[in-house]
Amino acid sequence: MRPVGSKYLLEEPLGRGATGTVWRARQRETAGAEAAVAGQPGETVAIKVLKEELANDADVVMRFLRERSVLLRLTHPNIVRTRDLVVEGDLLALVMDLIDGPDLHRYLRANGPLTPVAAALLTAQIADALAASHADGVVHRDLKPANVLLDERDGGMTPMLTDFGIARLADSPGLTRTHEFVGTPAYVAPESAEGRPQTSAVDIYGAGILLYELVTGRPPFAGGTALEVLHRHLSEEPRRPSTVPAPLWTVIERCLSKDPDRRPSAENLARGLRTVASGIGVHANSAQIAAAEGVGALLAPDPAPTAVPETPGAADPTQVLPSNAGSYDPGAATNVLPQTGPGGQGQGPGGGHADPTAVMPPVPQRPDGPPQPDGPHPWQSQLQAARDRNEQTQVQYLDPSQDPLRRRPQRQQPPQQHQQQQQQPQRRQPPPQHQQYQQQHQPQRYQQPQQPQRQQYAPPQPQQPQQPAARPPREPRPPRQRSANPMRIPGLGCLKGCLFTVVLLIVAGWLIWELTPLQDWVAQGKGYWEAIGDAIGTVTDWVSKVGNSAEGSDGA
Ligand SMILES: Nc1ncnc2c1ncn2[C@@H]1O[C@H](COP(=O)(O)OP(=O)(O)OP(=O)(O)O)[C@@H](O)[C@H]1O
Repeated sequence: MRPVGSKYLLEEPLGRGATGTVWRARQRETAGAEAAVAGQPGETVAIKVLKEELANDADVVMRFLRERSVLLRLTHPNIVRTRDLVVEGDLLALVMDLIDGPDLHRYLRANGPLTPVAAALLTAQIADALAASHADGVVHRDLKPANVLLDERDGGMTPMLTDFGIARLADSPGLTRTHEFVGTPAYVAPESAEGRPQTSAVDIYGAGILLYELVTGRPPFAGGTALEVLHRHLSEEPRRPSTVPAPLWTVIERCLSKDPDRRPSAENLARGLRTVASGIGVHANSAQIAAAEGVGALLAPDPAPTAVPETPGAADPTQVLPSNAGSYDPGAATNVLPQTGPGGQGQGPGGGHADPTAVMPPVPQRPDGPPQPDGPHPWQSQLQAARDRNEQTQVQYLDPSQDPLRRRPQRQQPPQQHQQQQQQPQRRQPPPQHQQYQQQHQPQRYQQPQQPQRQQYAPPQPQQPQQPAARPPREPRPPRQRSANPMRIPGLGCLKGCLFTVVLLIVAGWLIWELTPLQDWVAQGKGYWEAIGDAIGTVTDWVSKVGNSAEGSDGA
């Protein structure tokens, strides 16, 4: 087990995304006043340890500290609560409530699409979460099924939105220096794809894509490459699948409007979706049906949408050619694309716009900018203060083979629960609001993906005073797998090449034999140079004849 700060111990990785790895962790001792939730020793939590690349970026660290209070105060029944933010050495981590249940992406893959009513009610709860965060000045910007966790407490399933603020950290100007764009092409709003200014309406677009995916099983805009997907967001109108009722389609269409000003506010979206859900259910009365049919009138846009500080890392498909464009996976984690967007150069933190969520005055200069005459940069003192809070952390020597950070992620499966499932397969409880509709429309069973046994980690090695501070050496990365075919036949590549060349030579020889006068020359027994000379003579004669006849006709 590995300590994070002085208060937490990482136990087991739950999953890995583009911005970091999420761990099941245990509280060692009650957190201090700087945490939103103090917690009790022994309590389990989830901790997202941000990638080294992010943690080593001064801009990201700065934002992490600046947004601390915003993230910690963001509480809502449909938002995964951030309990604490830890800065320790080169490590940045978010401590969250541990959610017991799959994410929506995994759920959809295992169970297929939801009924229109269930999809509308689930998205309404997500819209509630968005309305609360937008009111607080926070735009999510990476809304997708993988960022919605399904909390299975009390026999129901409550959607919980997670990863708030992570997109904001990831598109730090510092990272843009590395020419990367962080986002998920299948869920990117047209204005983000074009590098135009963004508002909270990008989350409504994301909610529209998510809703479409919930009822159809796949997002509306797919493609072989990330670039193709971004282009389709910009230029294509989604088509209504026959299984989507008209009132629900009205909502989806408005959310997916290319013009952000036509998209409804999160609050109106939630209201509209609940109206639709009551009007399309089998028990709907005529008033409910009429209200659902008139849902368009409820979808008024937000008169004052929350602005997103200008994003230097927004993708511009007209200018960006992702190097991984050929291997786009719509279900993958947030993609990181090479980026040379218009705003990518010469902008300070937050670009030219005021940061509505900032709790500190804006930083005058970037830490890597020209040296400042007076004193250390503000982020340095903040960082030092944050590190000082974690001074008591004991550094324990950890055998690299037992370091869970170097193991592959695995989701925990309590053995007795696993056994129970094997003995009597249980019907999964849909969210209480959806229950009646799910059963009427589409009985669905959630199959827990088969899990390997929980990894047991041996207790840490006894402390070795002579090497406590030294980090275990990084294990060499395994060589990249080039092909999915695990069988390798020595020399097969060379053999294939040779065979291809032989076939090519045979075809070329046959074409020359058939299409040139070579056969005649061979039949006449002429030598090669003699035949070439004859051919040139014939052509010269023909050209001079043509020239003479042209002159004759001019003279006549
Ligand atoms: N609070 C939590 N409680 C329980 N499990 C969680 C929690 N947060 C995340 N997870 C699990 O960890 C996995 C990885 O989360 P993460 O947010 O890093 O993934 P992601 O959303 O696919 O990646 P990214 O947003 O970086 O593209 C998720 O699939 C989710 O199942």
